[in-house]
Amino acid sequence: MSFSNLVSDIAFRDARPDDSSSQVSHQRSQTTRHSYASTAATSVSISGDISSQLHAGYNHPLSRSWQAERQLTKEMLIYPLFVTDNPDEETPIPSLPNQYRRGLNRLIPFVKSLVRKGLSSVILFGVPLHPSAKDALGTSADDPSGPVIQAIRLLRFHFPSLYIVVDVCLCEYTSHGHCGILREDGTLDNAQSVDRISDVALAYAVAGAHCVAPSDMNDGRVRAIKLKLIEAGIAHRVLLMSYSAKFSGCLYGPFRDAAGSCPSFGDRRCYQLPPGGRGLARRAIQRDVAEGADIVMVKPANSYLDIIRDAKELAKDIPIAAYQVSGEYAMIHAGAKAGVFDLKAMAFESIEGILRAGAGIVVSYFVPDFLNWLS
Ligand SMILES: NCc1[nH]cc(CCC(=O)O)c1CC(=O)O
Ligand SMILES: [Zn+2]
Ligand SMILES: [Zn+2]
Repeated sequence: MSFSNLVSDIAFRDARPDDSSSQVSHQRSQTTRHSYASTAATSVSISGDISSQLHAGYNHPLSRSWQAERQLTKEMLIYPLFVTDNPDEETPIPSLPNQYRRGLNRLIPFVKSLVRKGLSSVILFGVPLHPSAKDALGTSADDPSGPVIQAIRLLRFHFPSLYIVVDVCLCEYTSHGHCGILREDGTLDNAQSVDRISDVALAYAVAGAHCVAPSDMNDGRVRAIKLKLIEAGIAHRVLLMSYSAKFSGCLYGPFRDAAGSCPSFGDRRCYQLPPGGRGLARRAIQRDVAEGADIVMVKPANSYLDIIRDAKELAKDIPIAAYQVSGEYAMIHAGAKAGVFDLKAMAFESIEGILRAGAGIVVSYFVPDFLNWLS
């Protein structure tokens, strides 16, 4: 019955007054009214009838927009920037369409054009190109004359309203390409790594970062960073965003191309989460909240929407971020190029899913596009 009611609605809309179909639809609505009356005693079928009518809620662009708990705004977006130690460099990253590695001289004019369009926040990744910048301890990660600390200072100076997040890890600076300091047997030395990584985070914070975001995944780094920020008296002005649920897998390939951070042996499966590990992700999220994370992040995003929802429920009182990673971005570009879908439509669809799952902050390589599309 509810189906015929739906059909009659369509018939009504399409019918001209002299059209015989209006007759049909009139009859159908008569039937409907009749069955309402005859089933009035059973509230179940009445409510069934009423709740079958959904289209009214989204037959207009405005009412469609009301259906989303969260609408994408420019303020939700964080844009990743790759900063090299070669000041005049601007090199396209082959596996990441439209993305470049930039030296400081190229970075500022580029960021200026984005700030004009409403860019609110960036996340910085250092890309040291000089081979001497890499050693077993990742010494150059907090080099005061290195690209990241210089970029923090320059961006703060040129764009006072830009919110600066800095990724904290050693893999871009270690000769072996792993995200910490290794023991002789090639496994991560957790205590040494955490000590070093928290020093690096502190250096970025002192240089002016608004937010430090450890992506190394060593156990206990959130607590260690928080304690050093407190000790330095800057915990009130530096937000700690943890890559809490960061899964291993093949979606970081283009990033490792861009950052030159591919491990020289082995992989990251001993410190990044296994893709099926929902329980581990939930434990990591709760652990990081307990250790003082101000924001928790889930990464990658589109294959891990359930984890974003878990984070939203487990960490009710803090914002949830999601990182749409390099491989996800590259896949959408490849799909669009192959004619599978329209790039803009798919970019919006992917972000809408991430917001619906529960994220309020999204890191994405699509940010320059969204700044145009949302204008
Ligand atoms: N620890 C470094 C780091 N920080 C962010 C990303 C991935 C970002 C992306 O793929 O876009 C990675 C790569 C990795 O862990 O291998
Ligand atoms: Zn990193
Ligand atoms: Zn790393």
